[in-house]
Amino acid sequence: MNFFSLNKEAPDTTFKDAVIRGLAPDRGLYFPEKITPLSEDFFKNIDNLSHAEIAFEAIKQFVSPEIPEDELKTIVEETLSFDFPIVELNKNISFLELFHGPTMAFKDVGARFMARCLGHFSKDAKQDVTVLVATSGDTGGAVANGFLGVEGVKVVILYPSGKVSDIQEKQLTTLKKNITALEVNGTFDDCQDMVKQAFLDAELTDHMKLTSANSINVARWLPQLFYFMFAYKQLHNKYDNLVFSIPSGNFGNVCAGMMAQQLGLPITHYIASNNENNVVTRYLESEHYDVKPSIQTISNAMDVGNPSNFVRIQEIYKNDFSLLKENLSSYSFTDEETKVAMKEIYNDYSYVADPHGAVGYLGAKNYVESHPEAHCVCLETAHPTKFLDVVGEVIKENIELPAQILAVMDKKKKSIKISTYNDLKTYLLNR
Ligand SMILES: Cc1ncc(COP(=O)(O)O)c(C=O)c1O
Ligand SMILES: N[C@@H](CCOP(=O)(O)O)C(=O)O
Repeated sequence: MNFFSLNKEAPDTTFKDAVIRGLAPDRGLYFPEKITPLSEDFFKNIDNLSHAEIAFEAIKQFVSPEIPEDELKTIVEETLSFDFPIVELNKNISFLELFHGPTMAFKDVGARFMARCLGHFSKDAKQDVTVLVATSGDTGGAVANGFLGVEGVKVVILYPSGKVSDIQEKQLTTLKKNITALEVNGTFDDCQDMVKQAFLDAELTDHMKLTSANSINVARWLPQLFYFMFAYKQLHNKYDNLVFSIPSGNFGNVCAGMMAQQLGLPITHYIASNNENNVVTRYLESEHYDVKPSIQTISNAMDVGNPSNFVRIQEIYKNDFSLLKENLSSYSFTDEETKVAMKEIYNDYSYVADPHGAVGYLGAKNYVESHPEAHCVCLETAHPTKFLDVVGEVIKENIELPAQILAVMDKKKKSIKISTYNDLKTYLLNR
């Protein structure tokens, strides 16, 4: 499959090249040139397919012929070695738990898939690839874990100092080997801007192969469409009208859900549930896209002022505002509302949601008030113990710590502090 740049000023390219570049030379995000819906039989037969079989069919068209089918089967099987259970709260709302992977966040799927694709493409490469990642909390840990020890790949993670949870920071600063963490005096948007600037800096790109493991990279982003299909498989025999509420920051996940819809998944509506970083909520109200600096919240991984993937959403709905509104609603919630929701979910359903999942629940609740026929699947994007401070304060109970969290808690953080793009550049040139 070929991919084109959404800035339309760079040549089309292959899946392999799009993965190795991350971002197109004109700074545009790559997008597949064609999306062919899966057959009706695929969806009729979905109950009989394993997660790996579903994923293989869903992603095959995008990655072939550069990843041979046998290799792709192995990649999806290894990527999806954990579960994606649904917890039904009531007849209108469920949680889809996306936190059963090694770093307990939904990013594990994309990070593991991309690490394997890049490993495949780097086998015979003469030069190491440097993967640059900006994180507001979870991408960094998932990428660090997914790429740890991958031959020919070095990972550099940029994270905003003091703005990620303690566990998230441990997950991204303690692995060593081919992983380095840069602690940025700034916001997630500053980190993301520095990464994008590096791709355009010839003084860097002349010396090293740089790519991104954020959702701007198609190999990180596209696998996120799998779990919309896994949810459909679990619920389609029970509910006719499935809608997804997606806690959103950089909008890769909503946009991946929309790709599942383009592949024929019978989902009629998406809800982008936001904290107070709500440029898309405001856009859907006003048709005016007005980016503001990000605000720090308790759902920190969604503290994104200028979401990278919104351009992909615009492409999917052909820049048609009315069509977009038919498919997407968006709501924004304060930290206070999020805490009340966490308490409500715990008291009413004995379920401990993390702050991001709770924002998703609030979006679902808003939507089903006016759509009582809908069953809304909220993505529970991270395990609550990744946010012990907030969860402990709100739930006031001891929560058992899973093995993945216990394994990093007492490790020693190792990071390098930087403040400016020049600091990043100096680091990259002098490693
Ligand atoms: C726990 C959690 N929830 C939600 C999001 C937002 O997802 P997206 O950036 O795909 O909108 C993130 C980060 O991306 C996250 O880590
Ligand atoms: N919320 C993310 C921000 C980056 O999003 P990505 O999906 O583009 O990697 C994080 O946790 O780092």
